[in-house]
Amino acid sequence: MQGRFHYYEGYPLWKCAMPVRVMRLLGATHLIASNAAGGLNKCYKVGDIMLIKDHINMLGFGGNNPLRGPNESRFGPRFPSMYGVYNKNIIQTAKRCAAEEGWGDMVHEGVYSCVGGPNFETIAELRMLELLGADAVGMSTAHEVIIATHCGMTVLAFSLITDMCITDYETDDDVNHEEVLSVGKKSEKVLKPFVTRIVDSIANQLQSKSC
Ligand SMILES: O=P(O)(O)O[C@H]1O[C@H](CO)[C@@H](O)[C@H]1O
Ligand code: HPA
Repeated sequence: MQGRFHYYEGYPLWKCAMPVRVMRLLGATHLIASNAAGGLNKCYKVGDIMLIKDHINMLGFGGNNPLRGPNESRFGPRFPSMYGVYNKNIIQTAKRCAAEEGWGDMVHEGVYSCVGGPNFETIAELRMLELLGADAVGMSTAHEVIIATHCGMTVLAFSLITDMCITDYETDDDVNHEEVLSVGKKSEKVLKPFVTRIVDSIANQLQSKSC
C-alpha cells in the first residue's frame, strides 16, 4: 500500500484496517507493516529500525478495537489470541537480512505503543509509555496487525525511528511532522532493499517448504 488510513483522520478503526482484509481476500498470507515512530528507548537513534516484537494498543484499553461489533466469523474467531502475533521466525529472518546488508547495529527488537493522535504526546504521557515498557510510539499499525492476526495472516512489522521522544522537561527540543517525513524520505534507500531482501527470503522459505 502507498500510505494508510489513520484513526486521527476520522475513520473508525475497522475502516483503517479494512485494506488488510481486502489483501487477505486477494490471497495474501503475510503482512509486512512499516511505520514512522518516536523512539522511547534511549539506546535508539533517529534512522534506526525497530522490529516490533509486541505492541501496547492504548486505544484498545478503552474498548476501541477494529474487531468491535458483530464478529465476521468468515475471517476469524470472536476472541482471537494476541500471543505470538509478531512472527518470531520472520523477525529472525529480518535480523539476518539486516546483518547481511551491514545494518545489524541499527536494527533492534522492541515494543510499539499505538496512540490515537493527531497531537504528539505530552512529556508525562511519554514517561508513562516508557514505564509501561514501550520502546517506540506511533499512531498506526496495531489495529492493522489485530485484523491481520484475526484472519490468520503471518505478520512482520517494523518502525523507522524518525524522532527521539522527549521525556525531560529541561530539553528545548521539539517534535514535528516535517522531521518525521524528512527522516522517512532519507531512509528510503535503506528500507527498500531491506524489505526486498525480507520478501525474497520469505518467498524462498515458502518455496523450499512446498518442495
Ligand atoms: O504510523 P505512520 O502512519 O507511519 O506515521 C506516523 O507519523 C505520523 C506523525 O508524524 C503519524 O501518522 C504516525 O502514526
Ligand atoms: N509520537 C507519535 N507518533 C509518531 C512519532 C512520535 O514521536 N513520531 C512518528 N510518529
